[in-house]
Amino acid sequence: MRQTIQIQPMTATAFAPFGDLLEVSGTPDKIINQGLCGRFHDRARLDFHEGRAGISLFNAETRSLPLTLDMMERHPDGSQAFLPMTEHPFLVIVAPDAGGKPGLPLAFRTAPGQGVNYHRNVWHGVLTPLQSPGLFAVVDRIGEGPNLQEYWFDHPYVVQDQ
Ligand SMILES: NC(=O)N[C@@H](O)C(=O)O
Ligand code: NI
Repeated sequence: MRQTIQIQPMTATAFAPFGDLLEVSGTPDKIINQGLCGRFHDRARLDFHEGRAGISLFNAETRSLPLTLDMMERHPDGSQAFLPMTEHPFLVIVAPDAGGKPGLPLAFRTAPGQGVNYHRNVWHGVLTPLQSPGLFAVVDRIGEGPNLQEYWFDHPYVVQDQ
């Protein structure tokens, strides 16, 4: 019997141990452009150890639910931000570290317009769009080395709505 992970709504508080929730909410930090734009300033902790920041574009296939979660990964040398280029919500799966492998995963569904920045070395599922097109701008480390650790579960989880 596979263990199920229930998808919960994304909140900044719940995601805080794993990364930054990027959203325009509340009062902007700055009003710019002659009062025509609110700037939500410097909202992510970026880290590109012995590398540099890069912006890449991902065109990812959508996934359907329930999802079999058989692998999680992390990037020991850098943070990784996923900024949707559509209004579509997407699935964010993270886990605490448990002795060098993922602990119990958590699954979140973003709200339209939200993005995430995984902090350096945080276990996460790979990009998982739920609606097409799965278009994302990704800000992560460009540098030497694989910057990737994968963990394949002996007993995959099933990620599903509540
Ligand atoms: N491999 C790659 O660039 N993407 C993954 O790191 C991911 O988190 O989707
Ligand atoms: Ni990744």
